[in-house]
Amino acid sequence: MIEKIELFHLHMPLKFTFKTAQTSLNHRESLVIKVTDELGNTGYGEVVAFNEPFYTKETLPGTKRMLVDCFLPRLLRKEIKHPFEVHQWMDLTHPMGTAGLENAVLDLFARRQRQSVMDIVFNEDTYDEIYAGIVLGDLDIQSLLRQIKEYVNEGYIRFKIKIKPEDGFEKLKLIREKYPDLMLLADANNSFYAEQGQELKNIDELGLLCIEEPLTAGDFLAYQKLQAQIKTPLCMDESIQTITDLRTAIKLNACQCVNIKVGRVGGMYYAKQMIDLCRQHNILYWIGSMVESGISKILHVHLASLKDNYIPGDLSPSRRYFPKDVIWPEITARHGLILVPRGHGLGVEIDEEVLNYFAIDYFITGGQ
Ligand SMILES: O=C(O)CCC(=O)C1=CC=C[C@@H](O)[C@@H]1C(=O)O
Ligand SMILES: [Mg+2]
Repeated sequence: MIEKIELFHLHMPLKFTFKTAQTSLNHRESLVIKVTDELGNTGYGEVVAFNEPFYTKETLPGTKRMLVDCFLPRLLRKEIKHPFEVHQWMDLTHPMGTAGLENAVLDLFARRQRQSVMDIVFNEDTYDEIYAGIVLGDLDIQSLLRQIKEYVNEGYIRFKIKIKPEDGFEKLKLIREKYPDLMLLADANNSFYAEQGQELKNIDELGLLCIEEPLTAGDFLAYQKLQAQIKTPLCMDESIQTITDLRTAIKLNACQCVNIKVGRVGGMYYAKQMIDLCRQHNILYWIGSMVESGISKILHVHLASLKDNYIPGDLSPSRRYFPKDVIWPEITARHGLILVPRGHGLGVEIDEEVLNYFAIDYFITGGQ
């Protein structure tokens, strides 16, 4: 029985400005949900919506309202037999809100069962460690080359570069000339128009692992046309928010791979369904991330330990992003590898001192 639900509104300074074709971030706000049962067991989940709707239409203020007014009261004093029951009470109007709540209940449930979240959701063989992947924002070429050199020296093997139509090809070409064998991909965050196909055909010659979201999100016919003309796999991120989106993309051959993010798709329940669908249709899948705290990121580390993942995910150490993380141990990498935690629930502990330190607002329901 869920006896108490708390919500922490976090404001975490970023160690660098994260610039994409759509926005520029220098801090990260998110909502951490903590659920407590009648025995005092706890579970945590993170709502990773952004303040502004530059990525998907969901926003943090809107989702916070929805959680406080609607979703959290619905969950209080519910007897939970399985964490995925939460999807019966919550629709997907606010997928990142649903995901945060589901993730908290899943963590609680797994801890009660003395199992890992992955045992509950997948129950299959996974890797003990995964390759990290570095995401670099839309920086000038000198900064990109300098950072790639530093990270390559530290043992990182996979790089995703944020691009825009004006200079994306030139930057990628220079990187490719210096690093012919690097695992390289590009994310355009919907910044190309279909008429800029020639630019994308030029990028097609650079041997990238995939091109993520070049065109308008959800324009499946435009993706279908482009995918038929290039050999590099097109990867969908923003375009796929529901299972129906994924089914449509598969039916139309609109992409060859999918970036799975727990928040965007509405939780682990839907992430699993999408991965199953990808497996059935030979669509490549890999694991993204959301410049988020360790609470959500560690779930992505778990997903990236699935053995048929296409490429290393957007997963790198906590300290690359934040002065400190709310999980313990933090996410770290050695020689470009991240250890997958094997404990119960998320497999990591939550440092409440750090949580309170970054909290700018707090809400509680139940617990009396
Ligand atoms: O967490 C990371 O380093 C990956 C971040 C990343 O690429 C993204 C985070 C948030 C919003 C998006 O622009 C985005 C993406 O499109 O994949
Ligand atoms: Mg993306």
